[in-house]
Amino acid sequence: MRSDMIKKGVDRAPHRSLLYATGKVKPTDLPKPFIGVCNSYVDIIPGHVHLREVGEMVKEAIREAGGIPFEFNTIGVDDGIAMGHIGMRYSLPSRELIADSAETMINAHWFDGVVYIPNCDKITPGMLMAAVRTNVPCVFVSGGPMEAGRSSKGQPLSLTSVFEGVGAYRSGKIDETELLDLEQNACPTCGSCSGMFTANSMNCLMEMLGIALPWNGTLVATSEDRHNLFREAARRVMDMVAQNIRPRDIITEEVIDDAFALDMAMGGSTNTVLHVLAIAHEAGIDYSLERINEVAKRVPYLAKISPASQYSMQDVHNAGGISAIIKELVDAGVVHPDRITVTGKTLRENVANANITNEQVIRRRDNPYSPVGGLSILYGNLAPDGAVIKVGAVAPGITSFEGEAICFNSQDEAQEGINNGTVRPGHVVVIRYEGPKGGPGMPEMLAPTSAIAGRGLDTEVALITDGRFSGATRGICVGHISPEAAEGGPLGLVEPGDRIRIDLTERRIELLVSDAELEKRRASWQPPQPKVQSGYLARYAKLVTSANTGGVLKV
Ligand SMILES: CC(C)(O)[C@@H](O)C(=O)O
Ligand SMILES: [Mg+2]
Repeated sequence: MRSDMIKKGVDRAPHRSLLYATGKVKPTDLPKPFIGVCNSYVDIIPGHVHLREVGEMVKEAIREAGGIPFEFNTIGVDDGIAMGHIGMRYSLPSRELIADSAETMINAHWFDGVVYIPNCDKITPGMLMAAVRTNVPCVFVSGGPMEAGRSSKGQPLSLTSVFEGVGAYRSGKIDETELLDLEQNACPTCGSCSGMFTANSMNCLMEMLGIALPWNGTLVATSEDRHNLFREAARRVMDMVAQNIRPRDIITEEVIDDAFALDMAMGGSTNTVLHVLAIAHEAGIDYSLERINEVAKRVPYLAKISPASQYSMQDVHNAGGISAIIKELVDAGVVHPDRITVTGKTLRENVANANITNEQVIRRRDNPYSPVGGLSILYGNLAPDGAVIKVGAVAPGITSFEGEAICFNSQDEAQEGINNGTVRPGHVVVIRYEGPKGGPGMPEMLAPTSAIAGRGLDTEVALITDGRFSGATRGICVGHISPEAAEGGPLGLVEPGDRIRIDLTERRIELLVSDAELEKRRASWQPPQPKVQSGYLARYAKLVTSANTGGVLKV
């Protein structure tokens, strides 16, 4: 047992003495596996506010199953609350803090197994990075999604309705009472925001990764059934430990393909691209950004969920859940189903009895929204190392967009330009120097993308950036442009009035300016001064790599 390192033999008498002092261990417990419970209880995030009780529930179930649990907690940033100010620059960097702190706890104390309890955006990938890095047997069980909201008129709502509501209010489309109605009804319970945003995308992908149990992504946080899922995860970790099945046995290269396949079928958040690449990197898998397009080309887009439609995670759950989508992909022969998962069964066995019960919410593979996936990687002279767009959340019928560049060197300036009407139909809004290094921290831009969508301009204005988006972003929004402007990427060479063309069919993003002119501009380009000079963000900016490699830190 790994934990023998801290509990067996004469040299470990002091260690045992300390373990007894915790009140959690008796001498008769020493032969039992020590299980870490990596929780993320934080009470400013609605997706995490209920996790203190969940931690207790999981620990009780571990004891019942014959293990000794020890709980520790990670930090967590609420992306919604951190949106639109300096707070958002800490969001992506928090992923590395979470991975590093989980690794620290697991390796310092030699746990035999771990139950990870994540929920919101960076907590799930941070913990997954730690899981494959430490490679200690584990099971993941997330906090669960929020119930969908309803306006006083009965219209379905999610957090995106409030962000877009701000744009609608500022442009006079709704009044203060209507905005207040959205604000007060969009987020009715605890749980991760109710659409296919980043948190839920990652929590659904874990079902396909086989590292979480079926229903992990869609069973709402408030449901009694979710309690059974927490207890079952605790029981399953004991089997994973007994059989020594490790995260890297479960998460292999083919399984990374499968994660992207589900992402394509359900139109996951663009952030999943960053996170899954980072997880692959930690697992020692060399996975390129280009490979995602190969998956996209063979996987149909089956489920349009908010922000691409009005359907919530609850609707997906009631329509058969993620297992029903996976079953379609298994039957279509586009994933690798004969591999082990934390249920102790194969993926094929996990989904054998799954059924689509509502074909409005989850379409069958012979009637997809599109024969290709909901996410796309674009290349071109503006993004030699790639860029990402959620094509599934672009208005139907738009396959390309050409417009005139309007340039902003920060998100704040762009927000002002959209709010004061400087941004007009036909514009391609360029927001640069907001990448992993330049931001620093590659902030999510839900405020400007919602301001455009809320004004009803989402088919007439495009937005391109080296920053990133929320899962709730919709419209012609291209993010993760690599290399980023602060590193000398061509995005920094765009001038107001330049023509930019985005072609979704050809997966291209081009600046319609000659190579000779671009070379001239490059010769006079100066790298910007770092925006943050001290603290974690300054350290992060020095170590972070490009978005096309998942924004992982250099070792
Ligand atoms: C606040 C949101 C909607 O959770 C966003 O952070 C996302 O990435 O989806
Ligand atoms: Mg987010």
